[in-house]
This record gives sequence, C-alpha cells and structure tokens, in this order.
Amino acid sequence: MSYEPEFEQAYKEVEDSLVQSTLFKHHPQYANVLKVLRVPQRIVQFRVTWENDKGEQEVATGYRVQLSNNLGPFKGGLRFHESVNLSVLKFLAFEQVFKNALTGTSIGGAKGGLNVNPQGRSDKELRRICQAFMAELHRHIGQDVDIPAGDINVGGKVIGLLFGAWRQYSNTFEGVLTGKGTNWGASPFRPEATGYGVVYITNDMIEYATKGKESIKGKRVAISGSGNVAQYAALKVLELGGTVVSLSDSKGAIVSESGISKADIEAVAAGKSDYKPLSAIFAESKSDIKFIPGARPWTNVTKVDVALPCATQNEVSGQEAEYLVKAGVKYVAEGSNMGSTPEAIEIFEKQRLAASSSSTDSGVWFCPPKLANMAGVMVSQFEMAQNSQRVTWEPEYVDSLIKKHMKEGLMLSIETASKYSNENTSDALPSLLKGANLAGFIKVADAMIDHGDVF
Ligand SMILES: NC(=O)c1ccc[n+]([C@@H]2O[C@H](COP(=O)([O-])OP(=O)(O)OC[C@H]3O[C@@H](n4cnc5c(N)ncnc54)[C@H](O)[C@@H]3O)[C@@H](O)[C@H]2O)c1
Repeated sequence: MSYEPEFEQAYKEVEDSLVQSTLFKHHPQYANVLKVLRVPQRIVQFRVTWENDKGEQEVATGYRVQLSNNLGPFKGGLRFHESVNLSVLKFLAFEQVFKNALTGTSIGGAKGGLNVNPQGRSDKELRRICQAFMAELHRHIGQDVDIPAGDINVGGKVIGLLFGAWRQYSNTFEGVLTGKGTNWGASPFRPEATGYGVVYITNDMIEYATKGKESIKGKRVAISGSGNVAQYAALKVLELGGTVVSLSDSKGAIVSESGISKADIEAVAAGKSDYKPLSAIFAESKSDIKFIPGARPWTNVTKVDVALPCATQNEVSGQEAEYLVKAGVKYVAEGSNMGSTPEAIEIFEKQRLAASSSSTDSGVWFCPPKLANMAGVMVSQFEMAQNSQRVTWEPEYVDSLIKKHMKEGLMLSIETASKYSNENTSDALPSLLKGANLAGFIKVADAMIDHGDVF
C-alpha cells in the first residue's frame, strides 16, 4: 500500500466509525462500499511551469482528485501550499465527499491544488501561476462536471485570476469556480459562510447539550488560524456575545485574557490580505494582546469553554487536547479539515463518554469538520444554483439557509449516532464524529448502489 499518511488517517476515522457501529448488521448491502470509495474516480496530475519575477523558469505539480460524483458534480477547493501532495489532497477529497453529502445539497466530492505557496509573489507572477495552472485544469472542469473553490492561499484574488484564465481557455462564461467576485457571480455570504457556520453549529450544540439553558453568549472561545475561516468565526463569536481569547498563524499565536476586539480582527483581515504575519500586525498593539512566537494557542489560554481549530490539519495534539480539557473546554468544533490528531479526538471522545447527564458535567462534545465547516461548500452550491439561473439571492435568505442546514446536519448526525453508533451509554451525548461519518456515508453509499458502482 502506498504511504499516504493523511489519507490513511482520514480513511481510518471513517472506517472505524462504520466498523464499530451496527450499520453493517442492519444493512449488509453497505459492506463493500468503502473499499470502492477509497479509490478516487479520477486523479489528474500535471506539470505547471511559469516565469518568475527574476526571469527564471519555475516548475511545480498541479493536481485534481475527483473522488466521487454520485451525489452531483465534483466539488471541492484548491489549495496552493508547499505541503500539497497526493496524500493531503486525497484526504481532503475523501472528507469532502461526506461533508458535501451532509449539506443536504446535490454535490459530489473533489479537491485539488498546487505545491507552491503564492505568498510573497507579486501580483504579476501570481497571474502567470494561475494561467499556467488553468492551462491544464480547464480540460477537466465545468459547471456540470467539476466546480473547484478556494482553500488555503486560494482566496478571492486567486479565484479571480483562475476564472479569468478559464474564460480565455474555454471561451465561455459559466459558474465553473465558486468564491467569485461580487459583480461577476458571487453568492452573498460565501466569504463568511464557513466561519459563521462553525459558530452557528457550536451555538446549536451548546443549546442542545444544555437543553436551551446556555448559548455561546458569555463563553470564552479559543480560535486558531487567522485566515478566512478564523476571521469570520471570530467576528460571529463577538456578534453572539462570546469572547475570543486567541488567534494564530504559522509563525505563532496571539492570546488575550480580556478578549480580542472587532477592531483587532479587522486589523488581522487587512494585514493578512498583504500576507503580513500576526507578529507584525500586533507589533505596536496597546491592548493586552500577547504574541507567542512559534506557538499554537491551545496551551497558552487559561480558561476556555470552546475551542475552534481553524488553521490547518493536525493542529491539536493529544497533549494539547489534555490541556484544553483542564482549561475547561466543553465544546470543540473544527473549522479546519482534520484539525485534531487522532490522539486529541480520542481524548475528547473519552471525556464525552465519561460524562453522565445526571451530573452537571456534559464532558467534551466534539464536532468533526465534515459537519462543523460544511457551510462553505453549502454556500458554494448555492452560488452554483444562482449562477445557473443568473440571479443573486438576498443575503438574509442565504444566512437563514446556512443556519437551517447547520441545525439539520447536527440533528441528522445526532439521530444517526443514536441509531447506529453502538455505545451503551445512554447518558452521554451522542458521538457527532460517528454520527456525521455514518450519515454522510449512508447518503453516498445509497447513490453508489443505485448507480451500480457497488455490486
Ligand atoms: N475557506 C473555506 O471556506 C473552508 C471551508 C472548509 C474548510 N476549510 C479549512 O479551513 C482551514 C483554513 O482555511 P482558510 O480558508 O481559512 O485558509 P486561509 O489561507 O485563509 O488561512 C489559513 C490559516 O491557516 C494558517 N496556517 C496555514 N498553515 C499553517 C501551519 N502549518 N501552522 C499553523 N497555521 C497555519 C495560516 O496562517 C492562516 O491563518 C483549512 O483546513 C481549510 O481546508 C476552509
């Protein structure tokens, strides 16, 4: 077997949820699905070469992993980062398939990218990179075939350049990428969607676990990352009356006992659009914000109720999870894909199982990314729907749909976990990890069987 650690980690998490459940006992027809689904329907790997600003030729590898289009056209983001490789993209595409199923919309799963970090490159060079990347990718995508979106280092600016290149190569204007600009096909709330969705579902979890007695209001929330997801999650936490005690980037973390303000988050947004590190953004800050070089936030916050990993994969270790539990964390919802390591998830899940409803302690309730961060791709699907009709929906309508679908996804995961997860602890909250994996799997598996892909 090839050595693909990130993909194997994601696969094993889903496999464990299925094997430990009673699903196959009740529905033996699903037994062969996972072994078919672990092989992507198609992988495109291609050379991307361009001239850098020094006049030198650079070459990198571009990818698109089209994992399943059983529920709709392939859909998933593009990541431009030096860490991009086939293992990372297969893990992300695999996650995407189940996440997209959970949104309740008609989309399949894919992921792609380039093993280059565009940070620090000029706008002109960025345009050449995007044109070189799209020179090959355009052959494999289309509004009814595969609709890529953004991911790490692929924000609105890069999507614009990629779309421009697509228009030239294809001589068409169609909704082929999502995350578009406001005057050429965007959906309202696409930039905000993932971060807002993470906070909406966290709020729903708190209300469910406390039977409506508590909400995110008054809670201390540790957030990692400072990009798209982290910024909008932080803003929504403040709007709903919570306190944001941390943010981070790949160079370190900022923590604040009294709370990071809206103005601070706006400064992060402005600084990050110029690729500035947090250390530079807060170099002259007069508030109690402390920058800790090389650190992640988790062991640097004192008291915390909620943790929202929103940076990158495997960014919460087992040790950090233990620290978070001691610091009082009760809810963990992942904005980032595979934010917690398997060791960290095990600690959170053990805490959940150990708690009993007869005590006031509900343990730790962990929400996996395929459920917690699904609002991004959900609004991308809304963008596809709007583009097909050449209309733009009202922002309030999109926001209400995000709230509704997040709650429905949570309730479906709770119901599915209660039905199949095979835990004889009726006192504990249901496992959202298992519930989300099982609920997403059932939808995809049914379609694969209907299509004759599994027999
Ligand atoms: N943007 C979306 O709609 C969306 C949707 C679903 C999931 N996600 C996931 O959310 C996460 C963040 O994505 P984003 O869109 O905010 O990207 P972004 O490029 O806007 O921000 C990425 C953040 O991660 C940090 N980061 C990157 N590598 C790091 C490392 N090695 N160590 C510490 N920090 C690091 C960066 O400093 C930045 O704060 C990713 O896991 C992504 O797959 C994003």
